Amino acid sequence: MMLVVQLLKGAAKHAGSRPQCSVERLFTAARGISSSSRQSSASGRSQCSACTDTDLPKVLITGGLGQLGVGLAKMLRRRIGKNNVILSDIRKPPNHVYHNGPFIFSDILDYKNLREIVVNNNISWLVHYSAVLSAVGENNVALAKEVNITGLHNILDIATEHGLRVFVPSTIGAFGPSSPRDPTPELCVQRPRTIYGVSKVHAELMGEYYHHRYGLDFRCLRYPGIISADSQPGGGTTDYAVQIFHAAVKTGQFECNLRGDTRLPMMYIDDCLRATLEFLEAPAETLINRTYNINAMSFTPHDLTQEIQKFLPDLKVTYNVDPVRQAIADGWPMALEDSAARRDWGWKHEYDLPELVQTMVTHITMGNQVAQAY
Ligand SMILES: NC(=O)c1ccc[n+]([C@@H]2O[C@H](COP(=O)([O-])OP(=O)(O)OC[C@H]3O[C@@H](n4cnc5c(N)ncnc54)[C@H](O)[C@@H]3O)[C@@H](O)[C@H]2O)c1
Ligand SMILES: C[C@@H](O)[C@H](N)C(=O)O
Repeated sequence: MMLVVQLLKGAAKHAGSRPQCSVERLFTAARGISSSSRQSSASGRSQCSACTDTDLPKVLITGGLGQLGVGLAKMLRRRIGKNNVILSDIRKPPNHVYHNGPFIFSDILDYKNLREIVVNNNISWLVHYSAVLSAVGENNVALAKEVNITGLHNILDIATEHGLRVFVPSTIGAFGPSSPRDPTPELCVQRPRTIYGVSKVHAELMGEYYHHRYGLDFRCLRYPGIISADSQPGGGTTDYAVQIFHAAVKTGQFECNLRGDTRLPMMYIDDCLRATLEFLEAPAETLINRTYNINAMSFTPHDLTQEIQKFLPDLKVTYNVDPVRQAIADGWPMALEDSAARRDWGWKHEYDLPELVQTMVTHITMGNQVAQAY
């Protein structure tokens, strides 16, 4: 109980230390949709006095049941209305997702079905989250090729055919051992050694090619490893940095599959989703590039363990290195150089390691206490 009180006090202090919460910042920083016609309300809901529902984008999120999609849908729905954001995936959604807004089946490998969804729902923005991540991809190269490359071709063709704005995330995994690692610049050698990385470099290049050749409004951010409390990672190399929090709160023991000194770029999910929305709303003329690095913090498993132990001193971490994941991580950036995003569309992260750990431990501890009460 003492821990919870301490955490809540800290979380409140952190919230107070920030000038505005991320949602509030979104409204004041509103780009793309005229700020003069928008007003923010205390509830954080967007209100558009001058525009009707037809002025707002209609968004389709593919691969929406992964680590990031549900959170993005929630944020977008607050901004543009529940029915203007359609989540899709090939899996059955949990009840709370099914009942919280439009959800449909969509397999990105089925071009005809994708076209039907875009046409029938008058889609104007497409957020393409479907992917096979780095570790799973190395175990199933054929699947990763199909989903990450053939699937992407379908998305770019549909978006071009229907004049959509399309967001495709790239990743630190789009770099490899011959890229400069600390920090990794926006433009440098990209020779990744995973099918995931190769497919993401392909996505960056194809999207930029379609932009220059056909005028496609292609937008791409290279995300670091993303850390979230209420959604699970989908089989990547950075997964340990989410799993350690759950283990720390539940059992106090964690077996880490990367070496303790493996430094990687990471970001709290709220920063990642806010970056995505701000970038999607940025007026096209401010975007000098179509692919940007975004950075927040970098840490090793040792650093993360020490920071968590400030709240949960009994946490014990052992190491059982997975050679596949370790080889991947050893070729990835330690930090991304992101000054272009900061300059062109105002990117600014809010969470560094101390705030991340406090927020994650608070969410997971509170979540467990609520679960135990029922
Ligand atoms: N989570 C991270 O740390 C991170 C970091 C960098 C980039 N990214 C990128 O962000 C995007 C979202 O990541 P995530 O962590 O939510 O991924 P995830 O692995 O958790 O989810 C991917 C989703 O894609 C779906 N999918 C698979 N095959 C599909 C198909 N044929 N048709 C439609 N959907 C299909 C899966 O069912 C799954 O729900 C991905 O493109 C990923 O590469 C994520
Ligand atoms: C970094 C990112 O792309 C993903 N979390 C992975 O590890 O594969």
